[in-house]
Amino acid sequence: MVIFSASNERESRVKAYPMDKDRYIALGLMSGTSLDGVDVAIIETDGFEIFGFGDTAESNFSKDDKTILQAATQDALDWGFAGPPPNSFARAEDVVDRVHVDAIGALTADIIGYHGQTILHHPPLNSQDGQTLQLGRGRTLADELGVPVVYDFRTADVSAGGQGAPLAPIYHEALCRYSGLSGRNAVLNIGGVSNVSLIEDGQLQWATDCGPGNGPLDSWIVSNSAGSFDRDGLLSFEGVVDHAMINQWLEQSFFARPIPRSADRYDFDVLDDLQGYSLEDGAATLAAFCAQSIATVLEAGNVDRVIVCGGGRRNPAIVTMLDIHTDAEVIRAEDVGWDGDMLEAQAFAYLAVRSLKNLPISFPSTTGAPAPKTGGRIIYPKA
Ligand SMILES: Nc1ncnc2c1ncn2[C@@H]1O[C@H](COP(=O)(O)OP(=O)(O)OP(=O)(O)O)[C@@H](O)[C@H]1O
Ligand SMILES: CC(=O)N[C@H]1[C@@H]2OC[C@@H](O2)[C@@H](O)[C@@H]1O[C@H](C)C(=O)O
Repeated sequence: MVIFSASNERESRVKAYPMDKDRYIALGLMSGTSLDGVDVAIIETDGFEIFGFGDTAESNFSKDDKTILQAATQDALDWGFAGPPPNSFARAEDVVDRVHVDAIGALTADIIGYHGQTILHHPPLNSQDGQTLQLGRGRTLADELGVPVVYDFRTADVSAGGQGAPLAPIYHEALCRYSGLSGRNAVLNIGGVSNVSLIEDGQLQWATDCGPGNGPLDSWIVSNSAGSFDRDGLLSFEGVVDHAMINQWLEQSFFARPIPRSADRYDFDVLDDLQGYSLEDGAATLAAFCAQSIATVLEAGNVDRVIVCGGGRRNPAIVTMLDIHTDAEVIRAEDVGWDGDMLEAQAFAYLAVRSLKNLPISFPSTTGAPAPKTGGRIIYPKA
């Protein structure tokens, strides 16, 4: 959303900041598609290896902030990248910037990776160019915090014909190496959308978005005025899964697209099909839709172990269903010593350093980009 000349900024300020350090203290920011809030994580890295983990923080969107972001998201879906952007984006971007600054508080670092809030994501499809939009002004954060900021991580990949997501896989590879994990490991994130990276003996093989994460289930719970998500999977456990309905949903064109593919949070618009279902049966069917769509991708990977990260790992109904549908061992991030809530924020800290060093952040095997590509724009604080 932010339009400025990154190259001029870079040239004028590049000398004032440490560009050639062996190791960087990098702070990553993630505000995911579930619109629940902002995660902050600090890591030490050279853009290849992880040397350690620092402080973390989080900040939830207030009810009013969430209303503004949801309105902008709805406007984005109606807009579809056609014509001038809706007016609501500017106000939503103010919210995104402010909540990120608040979440960081007194934390500081050499470099910040600011993912921003994905408001609309159209990967390239049927020879149509892709477009993706993350709200968040790198300039605001850089000036307010006095630290160089890398932002707009996805545009370069999409412009090159890639899916624009997932970008975390190269970080997943570094993390598996850091933890000395051998064998065929699937690092699975279950957020609003689910995505997986296959890492064999510390080497990234391929990655993709799998399909729906918690997104449709969250929407179902909200539309039934039963809260904002199915806490601890209690409703999903109570219901009966409609397998015929899931098979029908799995016929959607998204699942026929080749891997790697990426999705928008609102691509799985299936709630109309659940009219007349009880709250519990709808929840069970949506939890199983998430688990089965993941299991289908995992089948292609001949995986030894699935390491589940993201908020969905807290839904035991989804994790149990996944366990049933896959032959691999299913464990949670914490079982290998990782912070399952902070992985994505850590990833954008890592990617910021890679971007600073002009290293690739996306690959043919992760986003379908024609060649390994760097990405992200760097902006320096005004003196
Ligand atoms: N205790 C819990 N029980 C069940 N589900 C939970 C629990 N805690 C979190 N969740 C689920 O996790 C979701 C948030 O997950 P997360 O923060 O990983 O998503 P995100 O980062 O916003 O999404 P994405 O990864 O797609 O960008 C919530 O919306 C909810 O569905
Ligand atoms: C367009 C976009 O923001 N996609 C997110 C979303 O949330 C999960 C999944 O869909 C993933 O592809 C991506 O985020 C993670 C951090 C990624 O790029 O790896």
